[in-house]
Amino acid sequence: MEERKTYFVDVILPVPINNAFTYRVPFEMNDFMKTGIRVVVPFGRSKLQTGIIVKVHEVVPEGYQSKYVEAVLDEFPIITGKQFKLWNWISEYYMAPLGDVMNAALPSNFKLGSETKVLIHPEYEGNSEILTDREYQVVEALEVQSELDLKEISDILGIKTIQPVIKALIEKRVIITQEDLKQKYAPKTQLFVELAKEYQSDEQLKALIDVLSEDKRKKKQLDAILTYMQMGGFKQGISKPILRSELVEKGASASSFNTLDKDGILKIKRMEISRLMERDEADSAFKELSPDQQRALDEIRESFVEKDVTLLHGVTGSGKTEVYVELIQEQLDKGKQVLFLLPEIALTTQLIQRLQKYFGDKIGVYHSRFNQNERVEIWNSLLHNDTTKFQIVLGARSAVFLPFRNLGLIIVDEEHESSFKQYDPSPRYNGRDTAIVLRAFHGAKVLLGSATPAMETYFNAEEGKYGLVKLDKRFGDIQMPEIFTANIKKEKMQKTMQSDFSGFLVEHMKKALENKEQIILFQNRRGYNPVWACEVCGWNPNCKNCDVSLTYHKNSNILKCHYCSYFTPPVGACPKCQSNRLKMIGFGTEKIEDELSIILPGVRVQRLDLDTTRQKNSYENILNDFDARKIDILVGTQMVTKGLDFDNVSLVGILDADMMLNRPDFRAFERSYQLMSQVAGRSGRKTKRGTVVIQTYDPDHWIIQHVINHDYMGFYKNELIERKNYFYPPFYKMINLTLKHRDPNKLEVMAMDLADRMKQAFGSRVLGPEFPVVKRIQNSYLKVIRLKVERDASNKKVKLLLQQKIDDFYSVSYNKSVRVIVDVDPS
Ligand SMILES: Nc1ncnc2c1ncn2[C@@H]1O[C@H](COP(=O)(O)OP(=O)(O)OP(=O)(O)O)[C@@H](O)[C@H]1O
Ligand SMILES: [Zn+2]
Repeated sequence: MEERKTYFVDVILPVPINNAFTYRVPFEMNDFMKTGIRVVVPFGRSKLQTGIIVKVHEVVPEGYQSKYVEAVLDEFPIITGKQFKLWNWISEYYMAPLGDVMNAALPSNFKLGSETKVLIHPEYEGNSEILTDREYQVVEALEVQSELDLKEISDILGIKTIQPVIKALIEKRVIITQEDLKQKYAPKTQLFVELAKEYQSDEQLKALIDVLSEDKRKKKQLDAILTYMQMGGFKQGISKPILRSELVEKGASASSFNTLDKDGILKIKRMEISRLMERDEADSAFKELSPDQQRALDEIRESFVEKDVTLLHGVTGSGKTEVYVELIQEQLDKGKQVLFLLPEIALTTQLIQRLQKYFGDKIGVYHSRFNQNERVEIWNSLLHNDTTKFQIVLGARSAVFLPFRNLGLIIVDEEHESSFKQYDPSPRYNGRDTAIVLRAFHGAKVLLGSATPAMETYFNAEEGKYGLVKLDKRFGDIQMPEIFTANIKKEKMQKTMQSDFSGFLVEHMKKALENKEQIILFQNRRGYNPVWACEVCGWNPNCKNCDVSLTYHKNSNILKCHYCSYFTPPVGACPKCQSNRLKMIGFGTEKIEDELSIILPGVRVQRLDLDTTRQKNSYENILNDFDARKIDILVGTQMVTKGLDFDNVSLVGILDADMMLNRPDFRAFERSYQLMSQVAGRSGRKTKRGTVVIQTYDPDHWIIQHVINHDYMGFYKNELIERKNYFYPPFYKMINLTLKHRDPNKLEVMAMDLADRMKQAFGSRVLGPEFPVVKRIQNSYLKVIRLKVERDASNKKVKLLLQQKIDDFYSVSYNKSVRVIVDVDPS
């Protein structure tokens, strides 16, 4: 008999440790070991973990007895070499453990661990013939106990390697992980009503109505049909599904639809809820590009001959999306894959629906909040290069982790958005910048799009590193909105303020409402009044866990911390001086909503902020209602600034520009310029020129002046000088180290120690330690050390050196209790 070899595998596990772990391969698994496949291994005390093999070898580990691989989950690799290269790059560049990267990269269904709990899938119909004996045993147990973790299942089956059973059950949609169930099983569909085929002509419909009108008992049904028609269900020979709930709202009886369905007159059908999509179903054909868009498209193609990355700097409403659409189609024709990155999936439904309209099933939407099965489906389809499906992936930053085979183009829309950067948990990577690295592995091209590009991006374009293409005009030659300032200081003196509204803004709101136009108001604060303060002694209520003031929420009548979950009822008197003169400073979205009902009685106001969009679909529903003109004024936080495209918005109000400008952050001016220009850009997009009112104490502020003049270049040039003078990006690269400890005194000592070590290596490029703006969060004190290095310094060297200093620091036992969070390229 042939001698059997002893193999070992190096496995990475989803734990925050940089090294791979070595396991011994049982002989019977020798033939199955490959890099890129998943194995189940023991980790820690009696725990099983799923890991990925990164190396198969025969080197016996020294100094310890390695444990055995317990089970093999895959026949073929689930990650590609290119993906692994990207993981390594992220791990090095962002100084994150490889296990963290793996954790971020894999859909959670790929990472069954000891904590995973499973349940019966809500759609499982009980067809047990598809089950093996072992699978059946699990299902039986779940019928009794409803929820099991992997250890329990292992006990029931009497075997250790249960993952393959679980995996098969998940794939057969018999069971579901608890995490999946929690997030994803809100119904995505609703009941719609549509005219049956036989009645879809004017004559037949008329005949039907005649028949129904003659029979008194059919009155309800007649009404239902008439309501359906009133709501545009049948127009010019074309029928269209209408939400049943809306028909009922309009007075049609719900039961009559069932009768009509039975009689074959109307059809009730369950469909995805997306009224926006249906809105222009009729024009799902590609739009013809304007000459300006065509020129931009040609220039982008030309630019791609020489440059791998090109910036499309197109003003708000210039029609960048249509240009993207052409570029995507071009790649599809070549059989290539396209990755379309968006800052936040949840906030970009409008854009997603537009693209889905064009590309239908070829688009997969990949997002951590989506159904895990769908994510795995997209993953596998890409992995196997199945071009009939998901040739285009729309996703937030985590979509860079997908197993692309044949990537031709990456589009990063709204590339300036800070939400492309992940902060928690590690890896703290930037999706845009990672996409540019991913590009290189595939020889693909990257198009960055924005009306207000990030400083770094524009700088790269100016330097010739990126190509640059501009769209200076709005589509349809609509002028950019006219922007005015409302001088709060003056109005306060003249007593023309109505609470938080300037007389100037109120006038404009009245005019817009008279014209039946809609309004968007932007205030970057939720809640009612951000701060309460005692007028006598200045006391204000703080969070007991964090170093911040509590925000008053009127609806729920509580004071709430926006950093942790702490809340408390409001106080009647100042606990410090017992005065009852507590006044409120500042204002949030909730208060604005309240005040509007007093200033403009009868006006229909809706808030769009974290508090009103917690529920599934509430964001979409609010936008749908606004689109259907059921809302006159939409009041929101920065959620209202992101890419919204409504025809009837003629006025945008920015309620407190100063708050944005005064933030203690080197990006405060950049962010202010971007936010104000973006929200201003929602006004007057389609038919006539829009208006914007910015309320401020400081109308002459240079940022506001550049916003008014739509002068991105002016802003950019000026800001660039500041950045250069103060050693900030794009001239310097930054790395922030945040130290966290419960004991402020120990923290002080430790932070000094780390800073000193860093100074030995980097000299005056090290700043701090200092307290951040919020110096205590959830009972931990924070200190920040900043490192600024010249942008041409070697990334690798800097990080190696820094890592070495951190390791040295941790080798001192006194320091072991502190957490050091490294944030490369903080946003
Ligand atoms: N070629 C075209 N034909 C018809 N309509 C167009 C065309 N190009 C753009 N539009 C319309 O103009 C509006 C603005 O386009 P789009 O939303 O793509 O602008 P944008 O550049 O992405 O703006 P923003 O940066 O503000 O999001 C949209 O309603 C779009 O449907
Ligand atoms: Zn708190």
